[in-house]
Amino acid sequence: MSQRGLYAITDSTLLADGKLLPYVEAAISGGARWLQYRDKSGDAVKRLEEAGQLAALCRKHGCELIINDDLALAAELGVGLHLGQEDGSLREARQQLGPDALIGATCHASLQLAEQALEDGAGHIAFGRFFTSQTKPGGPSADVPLLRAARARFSVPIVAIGGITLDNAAPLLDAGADYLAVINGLFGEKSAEDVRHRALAFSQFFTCHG
Ligand SMILES: Cc1ncc(COP(=O)(O)OP(=O)(O)O)c(N)n1
Ligand SMILES: Cc1nc(C(=O)O)sc1CCOP(=O)(O)O
Ligand SMILES: [Mg+2]
Repeated sequence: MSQRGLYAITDSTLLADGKLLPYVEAAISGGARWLQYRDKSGDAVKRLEEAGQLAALCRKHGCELIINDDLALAAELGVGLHLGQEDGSLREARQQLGPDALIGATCHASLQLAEQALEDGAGHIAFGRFFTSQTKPGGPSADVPLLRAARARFSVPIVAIGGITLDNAAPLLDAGADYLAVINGLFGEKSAEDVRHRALAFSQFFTCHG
């Protein structure tokens, strides 16, 4: 499978009221390659149930599941993990999840953080936020020259995140991003069918750009 594509990230507000599974299935059927379960509720029972359902869905459709923040949950399900700078040890995660697990790290706009993350066991690196994000408005910002510099320096998959839409994504792909991580620009739609169309349009972008 090619190491590029749409990286869909769930959001408990946008995907409330029974939308989680149908909207995620629509995103995958529209071509999303990676899916991140991002849930900040702290409700362990709900998180295990939802992540288990997403794991089954991803297995069925050949999509990679990545859990945000929670090594124990990723280990329990045997799936990937994304860690931010305050979310625990990448070394411990790599040790527990094994050499083949997808492990990503937030690197904001710093090549040095990326260098360190890779040394500590990350397999891919995420930079952002590139644009104003409704989901996470306050984070540090990254720009296209940073992405170009990262592309020149690292051969691992590079993820771009933060306020990405169909209208602003092209320069990120041109600068060398392998994955576009999207929440609102994908799941902020009125129906599952609209999400599928949006995912298809993002997926076609990768064909047009590189
Ligand atoms: C692909 C990807 N990139 C960055 C983040 C942000 O991680 P973090 O800084 O830990 O913030 P939270 O998402 O935990 O609020 C991410 N989740 N995914
Ligand atoms: C979870 C997250 N992390 C970011 C970072 O910059 O590290 S931006 C972000 C939110 C992404 O959602 P949307 O596509 O709705 O902007
Ligand atoms: Mg985090």
